[in-house]
Amino acid sequence: MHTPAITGTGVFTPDEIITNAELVAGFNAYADRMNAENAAAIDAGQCEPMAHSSEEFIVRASGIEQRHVMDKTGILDPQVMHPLFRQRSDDEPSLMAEMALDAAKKALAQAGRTPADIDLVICAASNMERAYPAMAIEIQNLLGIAGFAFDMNVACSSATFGIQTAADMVRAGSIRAALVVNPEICSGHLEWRDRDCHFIFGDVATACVIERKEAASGPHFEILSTRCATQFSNNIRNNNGFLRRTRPDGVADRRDMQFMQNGRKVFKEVVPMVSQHIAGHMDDAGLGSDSLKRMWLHQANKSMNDLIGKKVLGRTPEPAEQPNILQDYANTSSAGSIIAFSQNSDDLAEGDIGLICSFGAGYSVGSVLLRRHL
Ligand SMILES: CC(C)(COP(=O)(O)OP(=O)(O)OC[C@H]1O[C@@H](n2cnc3c(N)ncnc32)[C@H](O)[C@@H]1OP(=O)(O)O)[C@@H](O)C(=O)NCCC(=O)NCCSC(=O)CC(=O)O
Repeated sequence: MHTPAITGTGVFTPDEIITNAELVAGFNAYADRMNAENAAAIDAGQCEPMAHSSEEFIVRASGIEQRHVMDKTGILDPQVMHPLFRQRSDDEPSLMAEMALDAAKKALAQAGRTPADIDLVICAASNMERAYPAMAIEIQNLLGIAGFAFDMNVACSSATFGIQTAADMVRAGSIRAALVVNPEICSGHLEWRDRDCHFIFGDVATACVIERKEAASGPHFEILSTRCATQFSNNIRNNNGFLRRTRPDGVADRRDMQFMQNGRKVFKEVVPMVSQHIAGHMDDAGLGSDSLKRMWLHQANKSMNDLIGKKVLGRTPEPAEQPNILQDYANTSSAGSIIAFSQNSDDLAEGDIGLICSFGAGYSVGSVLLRRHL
């Protein structure tokens, strides 16, 4: 048996940023356009006018101030309201692979590893650009990695479930090292025309190198243990899938083919699920919550994270104990907790304990308990 460790992380951040002000201006222009087009029906009382969005609401409800995206022009164009990407030929790297590659190279560099040291690539994300071949195999090929690769989708918990899978294989000795990459093009599945959710998501890619602790060439995080849990819920759902064309209205632009959520129920049901999950994980590891130096939580909603932190620690966490990145990135699905981890972990001291925890659609919760080594 080997002890697994995270020895490198990397984040690819798209150059383009949409501020709340730009987002709201684009959405309101779309709402005005729809209201003008439907003026007769609205006047006749046959449909409701679309309401405007507001920056103040977005910050208060979520803590999000901006998001990075792969294409802002399409999203902000009231005639389009979704990202526009050029058609790539099958011989070119796909968009998800290109994003993952950037994050993967950074993670490899931090770990002091080359592709020759890696035996497994897992592409763990909440949406895959195509059905097959697996995104992970394309990324493996672009990096020149031998061994094997596969995709995983557990929505927002894809990264932590991927880390558990890789860590278990390192522990069992079936691989030396793995790259877990999380390219999230959330702008592709967000309904930008729905004011209840149009502010929620952004795009990013993250990567982690997981290998034997004894092979680590620099500062790293020993993986003490991992824990995954799922419980079925329809409160976060996306009905897009390969049976789309078989449905009565075919491939029509149906609302349920994008992200849908019952946000209030999610809030109410997921907060206790996550706090109990973390408490149980810590208990089984023989550690009290007072031994936690830092928590890198899933980044969906600031009030949700504040409440989870408070329940876990039994007091309001200090900002440094629970860093948030969602003000800059918004919700980036599975990548969020890994961005928080990657950007806020260098200062931890030898022996410090920290916990990555994701939660989201499924419902799913995944936690990774770590100990810092210098
Ligand atoms: C979605 C929320 C931010 C919504 O906040 P609230 O519950 O406070 O607000 P609400 O929806 O009840 O709306 C309150 C009032 O504001 C109005 N309102 C809604 N959107 C608005 C907007 N953009 N601008 C102005 N007003 C707005 C509503 O119509 C309503 O009006 P009125 O009062 O008149 O009715 C929150 O519930 C939340 O974050 N829940 C958890 C979400 C979450 O973590 N989801 C996971 C995402 S999935 C994930 O992370 C990825 C994965 O798993 O893959």
